[in-house]
Amino acid sequence: MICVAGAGAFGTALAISLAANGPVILWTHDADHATAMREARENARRLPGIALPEGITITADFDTLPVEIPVLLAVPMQQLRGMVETHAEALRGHPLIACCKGIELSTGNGPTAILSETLPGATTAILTGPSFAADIARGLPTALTLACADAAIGRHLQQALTTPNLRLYRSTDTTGAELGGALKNVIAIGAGAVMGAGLGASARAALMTRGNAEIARLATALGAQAETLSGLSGFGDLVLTCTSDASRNYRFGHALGAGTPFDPTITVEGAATARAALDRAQAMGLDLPVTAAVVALLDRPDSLPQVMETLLSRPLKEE
Ligand SMILES: NC(=O)C1=CN([C@@H]2O[C@H](COP(=O)(O)OP(=O)(O)OC[C@H]3O[C@@H](n4cnc5c(N)ncnc54)[C@H](O)[C@@H]3O)[C@@H](O)[C@H]2O)C=CC1
Ligand SMILES: O=C(CO)COP(=O)(O)O
Repeated sequence: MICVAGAGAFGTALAISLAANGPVILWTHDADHATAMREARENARRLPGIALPEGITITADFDTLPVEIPVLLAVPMQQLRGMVETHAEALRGHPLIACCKGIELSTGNGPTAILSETLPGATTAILTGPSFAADIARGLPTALTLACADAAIGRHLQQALTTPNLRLYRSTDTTGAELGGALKNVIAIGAGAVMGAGLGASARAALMTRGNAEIARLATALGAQAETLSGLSGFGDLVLTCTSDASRNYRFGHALGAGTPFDPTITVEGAATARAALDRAQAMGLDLPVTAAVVALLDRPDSLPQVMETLLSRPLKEE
């Protein structure tokens, strides 16, 4: 049995896929949402039209979790710490697999560090990589990275969480897996802005490539392994997110570039993470021009021409 905590798009999609392996508990903090999903056998808020298999038990009560079952935490990054603190007693003793992509704005930390800080001694892992919730929920093939510092536990989780349409590759580099997934969202906002402003696919390819170099610069300085960044959780997710308008980060960037409105209730992880990444880079004396451009655009959405001018007038250098 597996528990998925967080009934947004991603948590619900994971629960649907995992139900092919056995019973799944899908937890939401919203009792009304639990009732609505139980009655309709559908998450109409996030994945309308996709049936929740019978093997999924929907609950808003965390206190009845069977002992030691793995818990996947699928909530937005900036909410992770509060959620785990609120439910610390219920979560204690369970292997915790973070499924969020981002850097915490208030601390500059990633998901597994937050889990270890809030529940010292907990077994922690991260599940990340290129996959849209709607694709997973519809049974389309996807491949993700499961990173766990403890190789033996990682092997066990890889077996337990691989499903017929979710193929997991294993890693012990949690830092690399987390930072690849977090930072690609920042670059995707930039890629969306370039396309929204009509600057063309060549400019987007340049931004993605320089963004990739920038991800490597910050992530390796923070301890990531280069090969992780070229894998599913890094390069793979960068490509997916920067090139598909199924991505919320890309669509948000597109709206910034085009000067069109964007629903502020939609989860866009790259916005807070851009600021958090820039803070960490500046503290280490690292240059992140694409991330700085995204932050400038977030602060002043009408500043795209100046932001592009700043990027293009940087001193010429070796690639
Ligand atoms: N949607 C996707 O295609 C993918 C999303 N992710 C990651 O999954 C994470 C969650 O994203 P989505 O599910 O897409 O977002 P979402 O906006 O669809 O859902 C977020 C869910 O978290 C719940 N939530 C918010 N604060 C909470 C709290 N304090 N306690 C408990 N629940 C809380 C909300 O009620 C909502 O159901 C993000 O970090 C995202 O980057 C990763 C891969 C794919
Ligand atoms: O992480 C994702 C794809 O791997 C989902 O991207 P968005 O959060 O931009 O929708």
